[in-house]
Amino acid sequence: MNSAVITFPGSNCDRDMMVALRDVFGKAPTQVWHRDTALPDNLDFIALPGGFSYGDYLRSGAMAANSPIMREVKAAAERGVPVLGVCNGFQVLTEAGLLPGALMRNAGQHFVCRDVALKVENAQTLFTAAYEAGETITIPVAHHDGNYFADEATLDALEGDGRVVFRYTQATNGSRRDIAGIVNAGGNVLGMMPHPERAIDPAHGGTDGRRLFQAVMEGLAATA
Ligand SMILES: NC(=O)CC[C@H](N)C(=O)O
Repeated sequence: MNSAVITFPGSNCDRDMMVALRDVFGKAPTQVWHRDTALPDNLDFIALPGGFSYGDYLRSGAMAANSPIMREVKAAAERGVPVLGVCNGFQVLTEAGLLPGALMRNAGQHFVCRDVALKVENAQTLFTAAYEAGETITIPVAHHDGNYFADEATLDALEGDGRVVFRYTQATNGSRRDIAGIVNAGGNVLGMMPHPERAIDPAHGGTDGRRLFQAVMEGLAATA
């Protein structure tokens, strides 16, 4: 598994993501700086980590979405390379137009930092095939801009196409329809506010995030 983690100025979960990928995939990812203009060859997986890219100025993820490397990330996503955006990475994916909607300031204006229960709405994606449909998993969140917004027609289309992958079981940040994670139409780009890379080892307090990376690894091996 050849994987890459993109680091932006202000990323702060890139190291955790690298540790998780190395641990689960058995091979260290390449760390790619946002100003780079090329990705490593033969990439199987790209992760956009959490953090506060550009200090969340303008809108969270808006400036990072215009970093030089994002042209390559978009091209790779269009070729079908799996891309996971976590938290700030999800914000970057929406700002880059790789996923619909936007992440607004949390309802209540508070930074939310705790474990949340998520319902797995679609267990048939590359990222979720190791979960049961309808299963409740526990993954931590830590954000102030996780309030997912899209217009009603877009939300209906996402729901109808099975693109709502994770849903909060309790109101968390004001997200429309309690959406915590969505995939693109091709199913190879997942954006989610909760942090699966923070739930891969029993020492983290839970391992429900680990199965997401395992599913990707097993899914890619099966189609290789
Ligand atoms: N952990 C994170 O990625 C936090 C992201 C983010 N910029 C926010 O607070 O909304």
